[in-house]
Amino acid sequence: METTPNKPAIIIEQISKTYYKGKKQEINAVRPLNLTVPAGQIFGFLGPNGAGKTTTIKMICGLIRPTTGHIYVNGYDVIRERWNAMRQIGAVLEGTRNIHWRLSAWQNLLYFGRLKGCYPREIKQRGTELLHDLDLWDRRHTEIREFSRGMQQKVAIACALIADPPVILLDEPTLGLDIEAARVVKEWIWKLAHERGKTIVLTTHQLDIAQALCHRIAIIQKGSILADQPLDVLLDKLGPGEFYSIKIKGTLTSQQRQDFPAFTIETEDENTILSGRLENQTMLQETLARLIQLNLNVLSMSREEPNLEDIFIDLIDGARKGDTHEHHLTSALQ
Ligand SMILES: Nc1ncnc2c1ncn2[C@@H]1O[C@H](COP(=O)(O)OP(=O)(O)OP(=O)(O)O)[C@@H](O)[C@H]1O
Repeated sequence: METTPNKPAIIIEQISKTYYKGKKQEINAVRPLNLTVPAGQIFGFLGPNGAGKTTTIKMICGLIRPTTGHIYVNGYDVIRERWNAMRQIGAVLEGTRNIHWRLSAWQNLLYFGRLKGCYPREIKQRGTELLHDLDLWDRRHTEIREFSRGMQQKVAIACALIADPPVILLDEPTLGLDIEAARVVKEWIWKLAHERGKTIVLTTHQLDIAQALCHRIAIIQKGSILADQPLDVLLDKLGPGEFYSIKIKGTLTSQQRQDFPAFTIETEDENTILSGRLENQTMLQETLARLIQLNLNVLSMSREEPNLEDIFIDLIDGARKGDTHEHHLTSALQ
């Protein structure tokens, strides 16, 4: 059961969620927003703590009813055609709370497979494959509570995949995992999209993982979307040119610092680091010529790849300050 490439797997129309605390306090966790997740892609849903990511994921998988709006998964309305919509989705929610700790990995798979309406033969075949793929076969009869955090997360992923859903929602799947376990999960996410045609919605605070995996990124802040673009388009918005970091021996005088307005200047272990974006090669040559003219000793120079973290921080900071830059950048990104 795969989705057709290029067709949207998820369409979100004007969904919002308001939580009510007592009679007076309203929390607008998600403000009316629209999103379209293309089929077969990895869609990164990023934002700071409390931005509304988990609330949105829970609305997509039918755990929370939106205050307004509609969500369609492979064409099925999550509210009105709940059973069909839910059959399209496998979800791993924050903190692996969706698996049963007193059951073994195998029992969890049987349980969730039955819950999703799969035949026992299907569950056994797919469960065997999944546990082998995730390197858990030998531990399949161990209770989940005895597993490490990484192993528990792998079981949660296997349970989400047991009915072979075309759409997979992963809310912070690498949270609390060590480097090796995070790498395994990351490779798995990549394979699910590229080798098995799954559509994946991924929330994470690890922007390097988002940058390595995602085709498209949406950034949410205080319940509103700040950006929603293919990754390469988003990175291009950082502006023309490339980012350079130049290490110089010793420190610069305040007079000398004024000669390098395009750079952020920091000192580190009695050396100076100039870092900044240069629009063209001429600017780089001029910078190096000026350093030589000033008799400054260049220890190293590196060119860095555009970084999702830069644009994320730029957008979030801009939105917090509510300044004109944010307005400018946000409108450029939408
Ligand atoms: N059940 C609830 N009742 C009241 N408020 C809630 C509830 N769940 C979430 N909120 C509030 O809604 C807002 C969005 O929360 P949400 O968990 O969706 O954010 P998030 O982007 O997933 O954050 P994090 O990255 O910290 O997981 C927050 O202000 C949160 O306190």
